Amino acid sequence: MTILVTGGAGYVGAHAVLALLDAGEQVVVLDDLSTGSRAAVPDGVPLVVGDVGDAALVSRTIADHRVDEIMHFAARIVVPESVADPLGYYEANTMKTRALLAASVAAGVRRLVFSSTAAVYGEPAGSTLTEDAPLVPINPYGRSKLMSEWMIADAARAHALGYVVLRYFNVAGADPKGRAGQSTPNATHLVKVACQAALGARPEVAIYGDDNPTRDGTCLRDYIQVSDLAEAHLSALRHLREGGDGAVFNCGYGRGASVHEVIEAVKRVSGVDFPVRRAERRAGDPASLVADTTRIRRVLGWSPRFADLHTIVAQALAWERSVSPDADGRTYARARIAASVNA
Ligand SMILES: NC(=O)c1ccc[n+]([C@@H]2O[C@H](COP(=O)([O-])OP(=O)(O)OC[C@H]3O[C@@H](n4cnc5c(N)ncnc54)[C@H](O)[C@@H]3O)[C@@H](O)[C@H]2O)c1
Ligand SMILES: O=c1ccn([C@@H]2O[C@H](COP(=O)(O)OP(=O)(O)O[C@H]3O[C@H](CO)[C@H](O)[C@H](O)[C@H]3O)[C@@H](O)[C@H]2O)c(=O)[nH]1
Repeated sequence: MTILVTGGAGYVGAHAVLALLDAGEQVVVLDDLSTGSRAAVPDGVPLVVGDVGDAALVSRTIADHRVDEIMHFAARIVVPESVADPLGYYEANTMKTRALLAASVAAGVRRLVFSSTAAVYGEPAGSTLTEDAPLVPINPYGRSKLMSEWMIADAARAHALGYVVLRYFNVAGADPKGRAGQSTPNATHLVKVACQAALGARPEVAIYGDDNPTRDGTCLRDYIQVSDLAEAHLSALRHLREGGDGAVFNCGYGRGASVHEVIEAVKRVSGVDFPVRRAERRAGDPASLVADTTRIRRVLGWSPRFADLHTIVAQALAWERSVSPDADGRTYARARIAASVNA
């Protein structure tokens, strides 16, 4: 049995690949390297460089590697970019997921785990969100993912395809062994941006809006550590292998941190008081997104190991130090992923 990991050269996908290897699974990665990097794929793992929307390539990859399970991470993921380029997002996320599904169903793939997002909930009214909360995304990114969820559920009903949809809240942190982290070029994610500011790789952090209806006016997000999230994927696969029903699960910790609180955590952990400035609200940003995690804990038996903001920030900082140039412009040598995979 081989698991095809689309987007396995990206941030979350690379951590899932490590978790799968750690669990003794066989993996093949399909990635177009648009935001991912070849270096994120451990030595020994086959990397097919190409587009997940290329049905012929997907069919060939499934046949060549005897794939019968897929984890589908490949996507475009930046909310404001989706507001500026909605058709690009529907193509990248919705149409290409359809192409992947068609090739998978035709080849008899048995199980699919799909990366969805809290952005499908839109601008929620309540405090925490169960999976049954209304699905009213407020940006094209969320809509492109929600349509994919619907296609997957419909295709699963019509064909012998088991599926789990994981709705991630905000992913952050890095592999605790230092084997992987967030390397996306021009990353826009708050934890990474703040860590880069702490290390002098950015001059400042802009806070996008401090007049939201939250405890300090800045947006609340439920930050989930990336290896905990990778473990949720393994739990989802086990659930399907044991005959579990198709299902949707929130992935978060059930508590929100504000933008101010994240910045304070990065300052405290790094010991650097970097400049922070107030900026306009960002298009498509909901004020608060916090998960109710009852279902994933109950049905998948998932329990997190790194549910502490300071731990997450410390991991993100350690990773950032390992990939950022130092004050003299030199780049710290990063331990070879392959070496640590086998450590
Ligand atoms: N990072 C988060 O906070 C977050 C939150 C919710 C959901 N997600 C979802 O998680 C998944 C992974 O996100 P990430 O943070 O690792 O992003 P990422 O940009 O680091 O990874 C995406 C990977 O997919 C590849 N890719 C993109 N389009 C492709 C295509 N057409 N064909 C083949 N490969 C392609 C990229 O090269 C990259 O390696 C996405 O589906 C995203 O929507 C992420
Ligand atoms: O420099 C920055 C970066 C972010 N923020 C704020 O910090 C919060 C988190 O922003 P991120 O860019 O880190 O993440 P988003 O919440 O916009 O989106 C992320 O989480 C979503 C789910 O919650 C989606 O899935 C999406 O793919 C993923 O990028 C937002 O309120 C944003 O306005 C800032 O104030 N300054």
